[in-house]
Amino acid sequence: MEDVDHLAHERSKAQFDVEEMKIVWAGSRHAFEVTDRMSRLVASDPIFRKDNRTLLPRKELFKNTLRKAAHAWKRIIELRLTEEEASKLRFFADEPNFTELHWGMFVPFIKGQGTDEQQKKWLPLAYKMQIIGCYAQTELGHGSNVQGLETTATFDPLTDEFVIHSPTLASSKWWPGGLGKVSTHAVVFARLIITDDRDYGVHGFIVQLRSLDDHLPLPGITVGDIGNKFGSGAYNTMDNGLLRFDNVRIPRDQMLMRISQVTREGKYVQSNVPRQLVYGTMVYVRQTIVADASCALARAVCIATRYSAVRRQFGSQNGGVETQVIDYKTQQNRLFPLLASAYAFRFVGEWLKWLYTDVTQRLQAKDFSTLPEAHACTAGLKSLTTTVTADSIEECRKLCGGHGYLSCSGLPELFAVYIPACTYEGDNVVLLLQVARFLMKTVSQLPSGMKPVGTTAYLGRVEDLMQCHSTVKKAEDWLNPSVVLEVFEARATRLSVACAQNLSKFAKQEEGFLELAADLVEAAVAHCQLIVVSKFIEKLQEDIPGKGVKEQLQTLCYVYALNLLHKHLGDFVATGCITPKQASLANDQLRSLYSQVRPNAVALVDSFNYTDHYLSSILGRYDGNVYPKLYEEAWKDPLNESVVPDGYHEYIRPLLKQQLRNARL
Ligand SMILES: CCCCCCCCCC/C=C\CCCCC/C=C/C(=O)SCCNC(=O)CCNC(=O)[C@H](O)C(C)(C)COP(=O)(O)OP(=O)(O)OC[C@H]1O[C@@H](n2cnc3c(N)ncnc32)[C@H](O)[C@@H]1OP(=O)(O)O
Ligand SMILES: Cc1cc2nc3c(=O)[nH]c(=O)nc-3n(C[C@H](O)[C@H](O)[C@H](O)COP(=O)(O)OP(=O)(O)OC[C@H]3O[C@@H](n4cnc5c(N)ncnc54)[C@H](O)[C@@H]3O)c2cc1C
Repeated sequence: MEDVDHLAHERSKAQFDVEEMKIVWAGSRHAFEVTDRMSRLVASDPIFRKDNRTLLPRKELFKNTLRKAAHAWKRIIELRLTEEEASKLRFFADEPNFTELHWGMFVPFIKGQGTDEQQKKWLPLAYKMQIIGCYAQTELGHGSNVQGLETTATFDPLTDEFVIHSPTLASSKWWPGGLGKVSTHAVVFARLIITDDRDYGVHGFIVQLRSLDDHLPLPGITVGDIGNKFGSGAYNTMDNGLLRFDNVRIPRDQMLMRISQVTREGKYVQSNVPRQLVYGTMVYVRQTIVADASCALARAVCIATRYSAVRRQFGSQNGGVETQVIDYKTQQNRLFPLLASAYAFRFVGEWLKWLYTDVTQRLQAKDFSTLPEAHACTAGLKSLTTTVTADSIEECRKLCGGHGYLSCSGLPELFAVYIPACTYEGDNVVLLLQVARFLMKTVSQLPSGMKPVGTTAYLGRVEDLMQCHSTVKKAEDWLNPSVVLEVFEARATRLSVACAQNLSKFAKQEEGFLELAADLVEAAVAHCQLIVVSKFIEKLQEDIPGKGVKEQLQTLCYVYALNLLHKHLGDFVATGCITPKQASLANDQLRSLYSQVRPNAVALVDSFNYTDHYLSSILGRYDGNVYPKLYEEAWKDPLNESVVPDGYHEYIRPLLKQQLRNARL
């Protein structure tokens, strides 16, 4: 097969230093070097092959995933990889499996909620993978409403133990990843009941599920997989599980006791910390999901951009070549805002990581003041970025026309793997309602002179923002960060204030929350979009080296903001932040920005530095050699192993003969 770069011409048009942009995308030169090394390590190892995933029956698929996870662990030990390198290796192995829950939830939960003693006991076992853990919170009948969980942990003072029990079918644990077939231990969320029969609400407990000798469930434990999920391959590599307890006894010291304790005498002691810290692992994971959203979106956009540059339709003159579909304004209008969103989510993810680290340090110093904001930001941005990413993967599939529907485009499996992100770690609507509560609380405190800080600081300028009108007079006026910020702040303020005013008409606030939920969600979305826009603008204040790099990011930042403005025109115009004329100028400016993105589009997706292995897409191949490889791939399908298919003699031949006989009659 010829070895040419079909996209070389596209790459030669780039007006910026791609190698420097790769470093901006990775976050630092060090991060770039680690990701680059780990992605190549995985790509060159045949055990991490994944092109056959959608064709394997579940049992084979699952066994193969176990093999890969074991191999990944072997390589991590052999190469003495650091924690950072190991996590990148797992990321590029690119197959959801139990290790994500072990490292991503079980270990962080013990770190966050365990006492020093408990950490000393459990963490070394978990670090060496001598035990494998999962996070068992959700139940068959209860997911979003954590306070509604039914599993009980009743203290027995006679034996100094907790008795873990599933009182109803609805209380069966349902969904935890890694639980179905692998985990030996789980962090189990259960209602704490002490001798006085008082219910102290949900707490976390470490429970051993399976024998460390023969992997059989321990007495009183019923455990299994919940069954096949959406799509082929995809998330079916994960053993999401079900779990029931029949009066299972665990020692008292297996309740995670950093936040609250039960003494030997059965006394409940609450440390001087907010009870919401028991939800801390969810805050941590939501923050990582935002960073993951930019990766998944970038992956889909990389495939759609490269393919749009390869694909040609219409426009041939005098027998010449047809037009590259990326040159159609409609294609640009659908694709370039997604490219801009990938960068926007990357930077907001970076900032959220900083916010999370900051709040963690404050918590250690017993400063809980920024916890509500950290909760609102992680919940809101998790919701916003995963919703957009899930929708955008599907849009990228459509941008690739018919070929996008082929498994080998990589997009169907990416979609199937990604969409549950809108549900797990908090349903996206439920999370936006949390943001709305936070906003309503902030607005209600304004009259008392309380100065909002952090991401709600803009609400402190409520009087100005309720009245301001954009000064834009010509299209280029939109290319000004303060002009853009002001309209996003004004829109978010006006939507929040309108909700607060409507809420005040209800005698009972909770009734108002139920009735106005749809408006509240819109106000929360406006607030979250403002955060993303403002963090992109803040990123551009940094010193960013490399020829043309900052200019490209500036263009993408305006594409991101002006496209949002266009999509939510109703909000911006109805709240009087901008006039219809200014909206139309924003649209003119957006079109002209697309022309600036166009020559750089392929280089901008090259900057993600994804290997062909990670992309697993024929349409997104680095060399753009799409048609020969699609043709080759078709012949690899098991259906093409024989010229005449199995079933011909039973079903096709008799049918044809019957039709022939009927015709003769
Ligand atoms: C092609 C192949 C590609 C392969 C790719 C492979 C890679 C794939 C990508 C994989 C990436 C990641 C892997 C992820 C694995 C997924 C694992 C999933 C795990 C889970 O889902 S675990 C279960 C998660 N469950 C939830 O999130 C439940 C959601 N519900 C809640 O959080 C709460 O119930 C609630 C917040 C909705 C309500 O809380 P509640 O206490 O009942 O009520 P309120 O009265 O509303 O709140 C009281 C006050 O508490 C504040 N609060 C609430 N939550 C928090 C918090 N977390 N932190 C701080 N404060 C909080 C709330 O604001 C209230 O405050 P106030 O009193 O108003 O001041
Ligand atoms: C792939 C996958 C992996 C998972 N992994 C884990 C895991 O490892 N551990 C674990 O414990 N759990 C896990 N979960 C469970 C997950 O956390 C829950 O599914 C999630 O929290 C949503 O809860 P739910 O399923 O109860 O949805 P529900 O709350 O029943 O939502 C159903 C519908 O009701 C709406 N709704 C619910 N409440 C409200 C409200 N107050 N106001 C307005 N609308 C509302 C929602 O928006 C949604 O449209 C996983 C789930 C999936 C899909």
